[in-house]
Amino acid sequence: MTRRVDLQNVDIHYGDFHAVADVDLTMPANSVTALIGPSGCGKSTVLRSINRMHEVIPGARVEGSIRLDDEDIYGAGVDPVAVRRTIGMVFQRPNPFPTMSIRENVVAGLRLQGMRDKSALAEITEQALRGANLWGEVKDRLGAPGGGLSGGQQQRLCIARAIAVSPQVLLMDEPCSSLDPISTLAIEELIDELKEEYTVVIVTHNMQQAARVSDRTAFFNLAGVGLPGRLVEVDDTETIFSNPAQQATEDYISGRFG
Ligand SMILES: Nc1ncnc2c1ncn2[C@@H]1O[C@H](COP(=O)(O)OP(=O)(O)OP(=O)(O)O)[C@@H](O)[C@H]1O
Repeated sequence: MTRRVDLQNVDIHYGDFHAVADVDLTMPANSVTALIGPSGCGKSTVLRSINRMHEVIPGARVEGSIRLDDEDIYGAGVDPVAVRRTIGMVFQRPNPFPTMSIRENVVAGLRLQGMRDKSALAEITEQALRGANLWGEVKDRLGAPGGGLSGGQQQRLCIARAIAVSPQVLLMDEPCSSLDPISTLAIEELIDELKEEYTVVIVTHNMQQAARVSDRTAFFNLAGVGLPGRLVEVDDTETIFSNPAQQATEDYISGRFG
């Protein structure tokens, strides 16, 4: 099941610093939404707020409402660990557990949840690796360490690990920034397939990548140093790249700043 993600009046602070102001943004189910904008405008901050990852940063706090369909993920009694299971995340640098086997990397989350059934774990391992387009490359060496894979394979392993726990939303923070062009292409093709099953939100600095992989694009900007980042506009990716409503968006996508 995929879910729509809705941010309303979202403000995010790190201690006294107001990092992001007043974001209203809907990310439809079964689609890819790209978050773009210059460095420091708050893209990663917004992304992390969607699965409460910012809560591991002391002093970080979110105001406003973030909903998965109609469920308030910040509601009283909602367990942040359960939120992160439903809303998975893939980071900038591939971060498999390096000495753990490929197989154990994929099922690490399920093991934490207490799953012990060997045949179920084997089945999920295969499904997740197939889902991440990695199965063919690793099926004969599932017992080898995850750290022995190439960077692009490691990132797909991390995607397999993220989808093994059956999330509904996948957050990706510049997932290709440390990868070569061929691995990048493999991940981009994968993102296109992933949206059939998940709602995908991706932060990227690469305009061509945003144009290639996303259905919707949200442009964030900073009005000045020390001021909070704000959402300037969000629309279909084609519109943002061909006919944006705001001059700042046009300047950014055409490379005039940022
Ligand atoms: N852990 C933190 N503690 C304090 N301030 C932070 C923290 N993380 C981010 N910030 C600040 O919040 C603002 C937004 O940062 P964020 O990383 O979300 O921007 P970004 O748009 O993702 O940038 P980049 O494109 O460079 O990754 C910046 O001013 C940054 O310095």
